[in-house]
Order: sequence, then C-alpha cells, then structure tokens
Amino acid sequence: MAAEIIDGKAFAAQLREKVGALAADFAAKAGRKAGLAVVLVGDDPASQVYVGSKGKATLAANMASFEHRLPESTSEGDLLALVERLNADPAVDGILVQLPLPDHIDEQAVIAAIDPDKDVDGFHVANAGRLAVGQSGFVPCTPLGCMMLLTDRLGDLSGLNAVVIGRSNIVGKPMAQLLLDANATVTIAHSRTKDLADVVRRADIVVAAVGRAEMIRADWIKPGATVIDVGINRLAPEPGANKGRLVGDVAFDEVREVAGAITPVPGGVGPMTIAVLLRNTLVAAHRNAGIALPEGTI
Ligand SMILES: Nc1nc(=O)c2c([nH]1)NC[C@@H]1CN(c3ccc(C(=O)N[C@@H](CCC(=O)O)C(=O)O)cc3)C=[N+]21
Repeated sequence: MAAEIIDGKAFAAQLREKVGALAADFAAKAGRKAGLAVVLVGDDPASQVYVGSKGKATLAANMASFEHRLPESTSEGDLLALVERLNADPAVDGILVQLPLPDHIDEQAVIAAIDPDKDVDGFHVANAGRLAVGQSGFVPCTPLGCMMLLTDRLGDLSGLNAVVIGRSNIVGKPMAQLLLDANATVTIAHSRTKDLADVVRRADIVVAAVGRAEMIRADWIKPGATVIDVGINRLAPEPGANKGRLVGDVAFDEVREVAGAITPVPGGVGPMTIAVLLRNTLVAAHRNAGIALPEGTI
C-alpha cells in the first residue's frame, strides 16, 4: 500500500487562515497590527524568494510586515544597530534575521542581540534553554511545524520510536526535544552514526534533516512508518533546463511505497515553516501587548 501524502501546503494554509482571523481580533483589541520585521543581508536569490513570500504571507494574515534588505557589504556593527532599533520599536513584535549571513558577520552575535521575546525564530539561547527545560518560549518554526503534522496524523506519540537524522540547532536538536516532550523514544542520528540504515529501520517516526538529496532509501524504512522530510535540495538542472528540481533528503518515489505517510518536497514541511512563523509572531504580539491569546486556539 502506498503511503498517504501529508499535504503540508494545505495544513499550512489552514493554520495561516486561523492565525489571520486571530490577528484581526488582535488588531481590534490592541489598536495596532501584530508586526514582523524580516532582515535580509545580501542578494542570495533563494533567500530573496523566501523573504518575499514571508512578507506576502504576513500581510495576508492581517499583520504588518517590515522588510529590511541590506547590501552584502553591511558591517556587523550596522546590522547589530538595526536589530537594536527593531528591539526598541513597539510596532515590531517579531524579528527574523534571515540566515545564513555573509561570512564577515558573526551569526551567533546577531542572534544574541535579538530580544528573546521578539525572537520568533526561536534561535536565541534563551529560547533554546527554555525549550530544553520545559519553559514556555519560542520554538523554532520548522520543528514545531513538523510536530503539528505528526500529531495531526498520529495523535498521541507516547512510546513511539522516533529517529531524527540531523543535529542542527535549528532543526535536529529542537525536533528531538519536542518529540521527547511528547513522550516518544528519541534517537538523534547524524553523519557519524554507525549503521544508520539499521537505526532508521526501528523508527515509527523518521524526521530527515541532513541536507543531502534523496539520501534516505526505501529499505531503511519500517513499513507503515511516518516520514517527515525537512530537506530542501536543488538538483543540478537537466540538459536544456535552467533550474534543477527540488528534492528532499528522502528518496520520495521509493520510500512512499513502504511508509505509512510521508511529506512531499515541495509542499510538505516548507510551507509549515512560514505558517508557524506567523503563529509565533501572533503569540509574540499578544505577550508584548499584554493581551491573552484564547487558550488552545493555535
Ligand atoms: N532566520 C531564518 N529563519 C528561517 O526560517 C529560515 C532562514 N533564516 N533561512 C532560510 C531557511 C529556509 N526557510 C524556508 C522556508 C519556507 C520554505 C518553503 O515554503 N518552501 C516551499 C517551496 C520552496 C521553493 O519552491 O523554492 C516548499 O517546500 O514547498 C522553504 C525554506 C526558512 N529559513
């Protein structure tokens, strides 16, 4: 039996709809819109596209969008000064500095400068620490989006074997913590893991976040497992084409024959990332304005 395809795009659209309605309520109560500032340094074409789609999604969700596109040559000092201004700006509830930054800028220093209560990416150590010890804070958008897809499909995750492949601060580590909080039995696998295929074969839940195109094969997957593919890799263009295809870290066409459910790339986790960013911004706005967000709504 072929796997169910988990429609992240549709799920994300529903979440954006809910956030948009709550953001309209917020604006009525607060007398201002929730605001998201997105900062992009340099002119990487992929980053330009993401920042553009974040801006559009923000406006569509009844929030204010503040875009700051700075040249590649921007100094670390100038970027830090902008972050300070955004921290102090009462119209800005959430701040996202698009990564990666140019090599001459220390990413950790920039993330550390963001007010943790405006850190809607959940990258600041204060938020990483809150997640680690079970306090409420901002959770990185991609892993939180993956959890929403998993709980929607599986309900209670208690006792399930989850294998997270990848140990980044942005996806792998927070993903493992969220799964652990949901009472899954969690393994974090990575490039040095021995017998990776055997480790993955024990998983009821596989979250692939390695950044290697189509690395996870059908014979690694336990029949019926739920497979969440975080990877977004662009293949080399076919002869005659100017852009290569987007593929995940999972060999989709073969894994779908074995898995119980699988996210596609594109149309899986990626759209969830942006929807959760808006959700986190809505939460930030309520906290900053001292307005309660109706419990259990998002
Ligand atoms: N501070 C920061 N926060 C981020 O969240 C962040 C970042 N920096 N830097 C870059 C990555 C990448 N990222 C994506 C968001 C949405 C899609 C997305 O919606 N993808 C679509 C299609 C993409 C396409 O067609 O090119 C999909 O998967 O269906 C992808 C990638 C957020 N990132």
